[in-house]
Amino acid sequence: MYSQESLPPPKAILTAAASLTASALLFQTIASTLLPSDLQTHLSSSLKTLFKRLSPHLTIVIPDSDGLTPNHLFQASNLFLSTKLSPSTHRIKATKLETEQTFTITIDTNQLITDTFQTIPCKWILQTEHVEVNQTSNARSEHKFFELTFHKKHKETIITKYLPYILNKAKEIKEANKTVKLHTVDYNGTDYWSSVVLNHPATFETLAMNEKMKGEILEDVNLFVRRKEYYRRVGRAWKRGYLFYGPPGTGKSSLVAAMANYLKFDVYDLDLREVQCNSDLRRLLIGTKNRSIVVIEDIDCNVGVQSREVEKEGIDRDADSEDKITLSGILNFIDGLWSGCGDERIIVFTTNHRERLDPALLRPGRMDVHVEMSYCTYDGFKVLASTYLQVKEDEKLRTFEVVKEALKKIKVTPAEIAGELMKGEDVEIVLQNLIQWLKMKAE
Ligand SMILES: Nc1ncnc2c1ncn2[C@@H]1O[C@H](COP(=O)(O)OP(=O)(O)OP(=O)(O)O)[C@@H](O)[C@H]1O
Ligand SMILES: [Mg+2]
Repeated sequence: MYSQESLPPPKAILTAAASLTASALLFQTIASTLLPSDLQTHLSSSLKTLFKRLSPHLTIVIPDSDGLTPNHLFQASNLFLSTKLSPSTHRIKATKLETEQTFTITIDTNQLITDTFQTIPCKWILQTEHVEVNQTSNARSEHKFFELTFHKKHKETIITKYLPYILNKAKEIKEANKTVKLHTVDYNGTDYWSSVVLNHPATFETLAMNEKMKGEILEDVNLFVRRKEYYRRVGRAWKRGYLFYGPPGTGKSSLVAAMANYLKFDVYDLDLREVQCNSDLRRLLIGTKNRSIVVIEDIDCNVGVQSREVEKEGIDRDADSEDKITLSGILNFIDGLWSGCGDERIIVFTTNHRERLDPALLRPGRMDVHVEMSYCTYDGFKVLASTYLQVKEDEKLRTFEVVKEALKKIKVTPAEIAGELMKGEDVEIVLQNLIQWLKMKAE
């Protein structure tokens, strides 16, 4: 170590450096003229090895695949590094799939990215390597890999903490960018399903329903998604069943959409009228992905779904009824088969007539949560008025009072109120018309 005083004067350093550079150049010139090229290559590679041995750094290579299967860590790193771009980044790459709504920005090859993990400086660089795969056709394929370089002494931390941290971050980023899809039964599609982007605008904020119940549902889904370990420990499938019941137009389907938008879970709309037999049902349910909501709407009116009592009595049992879709078939599937092959699954049944359902379905444990969607209450009206007219209670206190009184006396659905609120743009006129309409309903 030099102390400040003992440092040689700057001019001396410059002179020394200049003469060193000159000697190196001279050595290089002599070497390239006097030594045969083989020996030169050998020397230079030996020098590289020597430097590598002396270097305090360690580099982890993260290839894009292990030959056949894509390397999950590579994809995660790619996603993770896209959040680490800085003003010093010069090249980035933009891609977009036709089915996605947003661009994906990632780093380009040879672009150095720096990151700091728990004060450890880390350098990332994406490299490409051309490999000849077929010598006769001269076809070339390209391998990509990341090089992650850091000080050797942090090897443990990087491997046991940093890499898992990257995997986690990437998962979060993926979730945040995910477009929620709606899958419908399509026997020609892959997995029997075809999908479109779910464009349902419903959210928990815009949902007109009992506020306390809304809070409980939110709490329930949050607890459910947090409890992976818990479900594993108690040996239960990580799934949750909801039954939404209530008259038409009270928001059952909207609640499903709100849940999907909130959790970023895809929705599989399982229309039982499209399902001929239990083996179709099985195949359809196996075709659904993790982190999804399977919805069976109007469970009471779906053809073929009949109470167990009818089955037991043997009514309607013809030769091929063995393979007909039955409520028990669905229940068995949910209980058994699904348990083995799914994580984070939500199943929702909706019905207008809870009383018509098979008691076996209502038994505790089958459907974990029962939610009654009811006619529009005053609280519900306030939500709708805020969504559709952007008007709050204190701005139109008197008019709101009249609506409040009217809603105590008559049963109207949120869908009907929403319909009335959409009929014009002038808030005052719309509200007056609504009051007229409510009066007319009361008569
Ligand atoms: N609770 C609600 N909050 C906000 N909007 C609602 C609510 N209920 C109904 N709506 C509005 O009415 C439309 C129809 O409601 P939705 O399809 O959710 O009713 P549903 O209960 O599923 O009816 P059905 O029993 O006929 O399937 C929704 O698109 C939404 O605009
Ligand atoms: Mg519905």
